[in-house]
Order: sequence, then structure tokens, then C-alpha cells
Amino acid sequence: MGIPPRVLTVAGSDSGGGAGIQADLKTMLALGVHGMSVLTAVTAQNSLGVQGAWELPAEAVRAQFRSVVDDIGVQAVKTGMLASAELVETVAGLLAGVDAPVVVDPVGVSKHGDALLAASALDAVRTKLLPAATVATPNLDEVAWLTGVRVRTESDLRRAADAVLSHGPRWALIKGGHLAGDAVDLLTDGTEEHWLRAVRHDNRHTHGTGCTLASAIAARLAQGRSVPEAVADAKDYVTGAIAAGFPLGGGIGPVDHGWRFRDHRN
Ligand SMILES: Nc1ncnc2c1ncn2[C@@H]1O[C@H](COP(=O)(O)OP(=O)(O)OP(=O)(O)O)[C@@H](O)[C@H]1O
Ligand SMILES: Cc1ncc(CO)c(N)n1
Repeated sequence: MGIPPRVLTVAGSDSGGGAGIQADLKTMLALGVHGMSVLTAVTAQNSLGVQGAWELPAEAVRAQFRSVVDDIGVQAVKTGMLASAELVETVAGLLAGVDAPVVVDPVGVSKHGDALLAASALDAVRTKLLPAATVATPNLDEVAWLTGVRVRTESDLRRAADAVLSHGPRWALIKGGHLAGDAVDLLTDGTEEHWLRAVRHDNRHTHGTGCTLASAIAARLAQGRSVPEAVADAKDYVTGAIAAGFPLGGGIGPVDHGWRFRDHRN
């Protein structure tokens, strides 16, 4: 019996099930790895926004991390919502002792603009978390607050990537999902450049896109793919999940993490 690669997500809970830990674990199941979680915060969240958020003590984050890493082991780690400077520093310190690729999704705000990271944590993300990343996956708002670079067109993506790389991640994946036109992302390590282009799906049900993409990258890295291969495959997966996103509640519904399993005759 084959043992699947193990992937750890360090992130917050989204009670609505579209983003956060829930998106990460569903993505990992869909891509054939064993998903594990270190919870950093609990959010009360749905299709309309974030109604509340409670951060866990650093001690609880450390204990979950040690339980997983010391016994089970990890082939890749993904980080998402880290809430505060203290948790960013705690997680960055824990990652230093892990010999596995790390995907950092520097989550700042939710799709509705609700804060998921304290403003006081910005410096720790720049100086402690980004240097620990094999791949950092900021969206355009996150690029702006991390580097000051404002991306308005595709031609600005290269400058954004250079600014992110200057903080030390091995690769930067700049997500152009918030631009008009095709959904174009740029992956670069400063030497190689890979442009990832997908048709934009005219679907408002996109809750969880960023978490899903980062977790898919981590899953493929754990399966031994190179960074460019992992990102290309993750992009295909998230594009299909966005195309199949469905309405739930009164606002923005989730992407469909299970789109590859659906029996469309039902
Ligand atoms: N409407 C769309 N159609 C196709 N692809 C999209 C669409 N919107 C975003 N994407 C793609 O989805 C991926 C995630 O990008 P996005 O910029 O939405 O992340 P994000 O803002 O971090 O997500 P989140 O709101 O979950 O934090 C990228 O590959 C992006 O190009
Ligand atoms: C818990 C959580 N993490 C990440 C996101 C991404 O937007 C979200 N909405 N909620």
C-alpha cells in the first residue's frame, strides 16, 4: 500500500469552508496528498464577509507544529493567515528547522477586504517569513503593501516580482487575478520567467482562490515536482475550480475543490 506524501498547512479556519484551512485540506485531498493542519486562528466567516476572528496563542501553534513534524514528518508546508506579528515570528522560527519546500501565501485581507493580518505584522512578514519561502504567492494588494509597487497592467508584473524577490523568497509567483482580461500570473526566481495565462471565468464565486492555488503548489512540490511544474499544474487546478465555483449564501460562493471528481450526469 502506497503512503501518500504529507503536506502541512499553517493557516486560519474559514467557517464557511471555501478558504483557509478548509480550502487547503480539500485541495490536498483532491490532489492525492495527506493533508495536515496547524490552526493559527478561527474566523466566523461566510459568503458575505468575516464576522469575527480569534487568534490562537503562540504556544498552541508551536505545539501543533511539533506534534505533526516530529512524528509524522512533512514533504511540503503551506502558510496562510497568520494574524499577528507574534504568530508570523513563531511560524518563521518553526519553518527554519524544517527540510521541505515552503509555500508562503502572505494573506493580508479577505476577498471582502476584512483584515486577516495585523498591520503591525507587516515587517515580520517581510523580514522573517518571506526569506523562509521556496515560493511566495502574493496577490496585487499584498504586493502593494509588502513592496510599495502598484501593479496596474501586465507589464508591471516583472517589477513587482523583483521587489518581492528582494525580500528573499527563492521564487515569486505574482498573481494577476485582479487585473482585467486574462488571469495572468508571473513566476520567476530572478533568472527564469514563466508566464501562466488562463481565460478569465466570469464567475463571482471565487472565495478561496488564493488558498487553493498555494495548497495545490505545496501538494505538487511534495510529490516531487519542480517549482515551475508544480505552479503550472496548480494553476490548471485552480482555474477549473474557479470555473466550477458555485453560489452559497447571499454573497461570494466558494470555488469547487472537488471539480475533478464531479459526475456531471448527476
Ligand atoms: N475570474 C478568474 N478566472 C480565472 N482565473 C482567476 C480568476 N480570478 C483569479 N484567478 C486566478 O486565481 C489564482 C488566485 O489569484 P487571486 O489573485 O484571486 O488570489 P487571491 O486574491 O490571493 O485570492 P483570495 O481572495 O482567496 O485571497 C490566480 O492564478 C489568478 O490568476
Ligand atoms: C481563514 C482565511 N484564510 C485566508 C483567506 C483568504 O482570503 C480567508 N478568506 N480566510
